[in-house]
Parts: sequence; structure tokens; C-alpha cells
Amino acid sequence: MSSDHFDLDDDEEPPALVSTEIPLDLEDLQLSKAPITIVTGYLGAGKTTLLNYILTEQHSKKIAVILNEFGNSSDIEKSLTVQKDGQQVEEWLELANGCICCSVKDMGVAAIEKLMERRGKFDYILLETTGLADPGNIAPMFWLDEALKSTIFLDGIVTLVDAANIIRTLEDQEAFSRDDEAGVGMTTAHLQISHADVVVINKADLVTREEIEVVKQRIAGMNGLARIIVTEKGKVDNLEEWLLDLKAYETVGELKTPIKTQLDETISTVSLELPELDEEMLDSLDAWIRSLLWEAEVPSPPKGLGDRVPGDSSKQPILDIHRLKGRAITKTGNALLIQGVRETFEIFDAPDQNSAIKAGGKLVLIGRGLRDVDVNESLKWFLSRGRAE
Ligand SMILES: Nc1nc2c(ncn2[C@@H]2O[C@H](COP(=O)(O)OP(=O)(O)OP(=O)(O)O)[C@@H](O)[C@H]2O)c(=O)[nH]1
Repeated sequence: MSSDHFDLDDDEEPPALVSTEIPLDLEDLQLSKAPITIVTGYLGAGKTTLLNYILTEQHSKKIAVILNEFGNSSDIEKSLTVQKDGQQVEEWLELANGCICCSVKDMGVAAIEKLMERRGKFDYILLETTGLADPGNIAPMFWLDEALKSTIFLDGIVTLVDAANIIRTLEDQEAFSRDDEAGVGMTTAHLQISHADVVVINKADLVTREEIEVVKQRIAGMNGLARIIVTEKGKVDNLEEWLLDLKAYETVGELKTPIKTQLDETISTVSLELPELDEEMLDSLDAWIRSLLWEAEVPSPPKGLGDRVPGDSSKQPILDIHRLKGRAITKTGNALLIQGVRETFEIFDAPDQNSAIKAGGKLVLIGRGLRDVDVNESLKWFLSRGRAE
């Protein structure tokens, strides 16, 4: 995005702090936090085109768009403020419809909060990552546990894919594989799709309807939780439905059973039924999830079930859970939601108890290596273990 007008207002002294007698209402603070949506997608998928469309459309929303260089976590930790010759650098483009656009490098959560404080309140923040970013590294930073301390909260991840090139990108292991700890077979595009709450299949004008269907099936087979929309030039008509207010980390949505076609060799989605849990089983569930996310191990009984391919120890599957969502109902009638991204997970009371109880217990896992292990059997065994012993 280019601009011919930047507002560089940085040497002003901040106003002196004045003490107030008015008690802060924590709930109000929570409500006034600004949602941040991470917009990701492979090089050239159309991220900037989509954000340009949002910023120039007539709507009544105050949106702050941050374009930055979030690439990997080490860059982010390295620098929490933007410095140039000892001065903080901010470049803001103010738009006629009340939106702003800011281009920055190497920023962390604290720096974004600080920028937002200085610019005043925005209804939404959209953060465009670089085409090579792994959203799994970025999301946990915004999904803060001590939520009240932050003025922003992670609303969701939107991943754009280029309809004409995505299949090739997913299949061209040699050209696109990441040679880091993500492992062979995993491309950046895999990581971006597996973490998505919404997938925007862009550049629909460049392919046939049949080709769009193939892309849709492939994506739905990988990430059974993401909602999918098809666009040209990033034109998403209903912003609130598809990009803003996703609440992807506060609620778990429908948790629909993923389609059976496993077209992708690397990433898949598994859906597990959860029985009603007593306290001991709830602890077991927590331990089972920790084993999967922290140890990359599918617990199995001494013999029988396996987290390895029988007879060939060289073929132990690499388990790597990227995203996890679930709903657990306790025997005492309490509904809990489960949210996870990479190693971070949380189990908390469902805001809407009635509809959660009605929908029933379920756990959905998205990640690598899930095709090679029987997570369903493992979970069943693990939950019943305490009672059997
Ligand atoms: N034909 C066609 N071209 C598109 C569409 N959307 C975007 N483009 C073009 O694709 C190119 C890349 O779009 P960008 O919006 O810059 O993509 P990006 O994801 O921001 O790219 P990077 O920042 O390099 O990762 C540009 O030339 C766009 O004009 C579309 O729906 N159809």
C-alpha cells in the first residue's frame, strides 16, 4: 500500500496522568478491548488487495490495518518497539472513512498496544503478516491469558489462498517445504491453512468452477473447522461475517464433523466424541491433551493401541497438533470449552451454557500425523483408565 500522506505525530509529550476516584469496572475494560484479526496467506495470495478493499470500502467501522514483518517468533521477541536512530518510527496513513493504515517492522504485542493507545480507540485491528509467516507462532502472543492486562485480543486468523496456485504450492514439497522443526512435507501454506478460522480462496477469476471445487475439498479435508469463502480481488461482501468479530478463540462454533476425503498427505482434521465427564475424567482429558500438545505423544496402553506403526520403528509418525477446539460436558451439568493453538491450550466455562450442553461433548484436532494414529481409541482408553485402575 502506498501513501502520499503520513501523519508523523510523535514528539508530543503524553498528557500527565491524573488520578481518578472512579473505580474501574473490569467488565467494561474487557468489553472495550479491540479485536485483532491476523490476515495471513502465501506470497502473492492477495492479502494487500483484500485489505485495500476493506480500507477503501464505505462502511461505518473504524479499522486499523497494520502491515508488518511478522515472520517468525524470534524477530518478534527481538524487538518490541520500532526504533530508527534512537527514535520511535510510526507511519500512519489516515483514510477518509476513519480507518487508518500503519506500516511497521518487527513489532510485538506491547508495541501494537502502545500504538493503539496513542491513536485512540479502533473497532477492529487487522494485522497483515508476511507471506512466509507461520501464524502458529504469532497467534499465542495475542491470545493472552492475563486478558485484562491487554487492550487487544485475538479474534481469529484469516488465511488467503491463491486459487490458481495453492494446490501446486501444497504439493511442491521441494520448492516450498520448510526445513525447520516443522518437518519434511510441511509447507508454509500447510501451516497457514491449518491455523485458519476462515479461508479466503481468492483469484477465483483465474480458475474454473471445477478447479475451485478441488481447492475447496482439499482445504476442507485439511482444516475441517475453517469456514471457506471464494473471492475475486479480495472482495468479501459481508465483513462482519467473514473477517471481523470472528470470536474464534472465545467460542468454538458448530464443531462440525470434518469431511472424510483426506486429500492432503500432511494435514488432517480429526473429530472425537466426548462422553460426559466426572472430575477424574476431566483431569484425564487435560493430561491427554498435554501429552499430545507438549510431548507429541498419543498415550497408549501397554500393548495393543499404538502411537507407532507396528513392526517398523523407523516409521514413528510425527505428531504435531496445530489447532484444537472442543466442548466438554461434565456429569454435574457444566459446559466447558477447550481452545488450543500449538502448545498453548485453555479449558474454560462456556459463555452460553445452554447451547453448549445441547450441542454435546466433542473434541476436534487439526495437525500433522493424525492419519497415522488412533487418537479416538487412545482417548477412550485414557478416559476410562482411572476408573479401571
Ligand atoms: N486476477 C486476479 N489477480 C489478483 C486477485 N487478487 C489479487 N490479485 C493480484 O495478485 C497480485 C498479488 O496481490 P497482493 O494483494 O499484493 O498479494 P499479497 O498476498 O499481499 O502479496 P505479498 O505481500 O507478496 O505476500 C497483485 O498483482 C494483485 O493485483 C484476484 O482475485 N484476481
